[in-house]
Amino acid sequence: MKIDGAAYRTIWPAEDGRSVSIIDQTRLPHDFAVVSLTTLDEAAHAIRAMLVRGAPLIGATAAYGMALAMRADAGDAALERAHATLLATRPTAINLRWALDRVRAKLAPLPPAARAEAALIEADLIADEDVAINQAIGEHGAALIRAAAAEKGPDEPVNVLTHCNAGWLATVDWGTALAPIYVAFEEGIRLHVWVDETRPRNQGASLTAWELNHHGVPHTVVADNVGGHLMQHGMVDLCIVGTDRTTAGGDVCNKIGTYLKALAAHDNGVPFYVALPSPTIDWGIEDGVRDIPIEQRDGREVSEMTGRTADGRVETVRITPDGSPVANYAFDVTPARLVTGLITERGLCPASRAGLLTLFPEQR
Ligand SMILES: CSC[C@@H](O)[C@@H](O)C(=O)COP(=O)(O)O
Repeated sequence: MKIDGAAYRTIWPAEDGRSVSIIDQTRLPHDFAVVSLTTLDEAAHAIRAMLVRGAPLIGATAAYGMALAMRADAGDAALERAHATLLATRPTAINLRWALDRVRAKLAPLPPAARAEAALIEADLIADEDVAINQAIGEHGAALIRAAAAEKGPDEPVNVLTHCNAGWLATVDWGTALAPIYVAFEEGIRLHVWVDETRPRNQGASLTAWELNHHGVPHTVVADNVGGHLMQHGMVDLCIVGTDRTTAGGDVCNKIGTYLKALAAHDNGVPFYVALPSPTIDWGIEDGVRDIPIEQRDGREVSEMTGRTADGRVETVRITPDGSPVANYAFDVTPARLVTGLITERGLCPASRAGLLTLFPEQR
């Protein structure tokens, strides 16, 4: 992704491996700030406080966090402590555990003196693989947009609705749900994206809109509850969202509100697709509603809002009455029966165990 002409990934290590740079996503869209992480605790904080977020980027950051930890202490106890500290940062995205387990498995058999370098190599591999996976998701998913465009008049755009941010900022590069949009846009297909604001943290309004703006993709930000109305009036051709954890049975956990969009899509005959890299599949569970842990975050994310004032200051204001309790469920689960199809790096498949196994037969 290019920002003002310069190519960026969302995370990159310094050449000497002593630090890792990230874009502080809590400051977007008002401020583009690069932050340097040098310790395990800084990496854990970046994930917990959502300076970085999005399932694939959480995984990549955790892998680099292991590498930073090994520079300070590469003993067996430190290896376990780094794994546990990073794993405790956010509970829902399975990419976090996947990346941590992968790095730990690589390091455990090595002598401590070799671990820091090996961890950095593994983190770089995870980051590079994420970019390749997302590019492939983009190619496979673009076929859906191409097919929708073929049904349209020459000047009619394909209208895609997306929720939260499953774009470049949620991954190392490209995005998952937004990758097909970028590929189709580069091909010259006319399209327009409905961007759900995605309360309470507004990843749609703040991050997806910022990304699409920088890329020149036509889009409109709508309040979270508008999608059903748009679908009733034929204004959405397809929905594409991301996911933090998809079960072996095809249930999909994603940002809170995704389930309601899937219900509205089902009721209105609008195709509802989920884009996912294979590290987001939790092969160990089948029933997402029962078994996926749903993160509950600080209530102030609901009772307060942050934005830029007319004179350019970024301020936080309270929007609920003093004393009103709030609840902040960060994710929900969309049952497989509401999902038209999954878009993976190996192609499209039905949201079911049988469907996933056609693409990933090694999981049988
Ligand atoms: C490719 S990212 C997929 C998901 O991680 C994304 O849709 C999402 O819900 C992100 O949630 P967040 O709480 O911002 O980390």
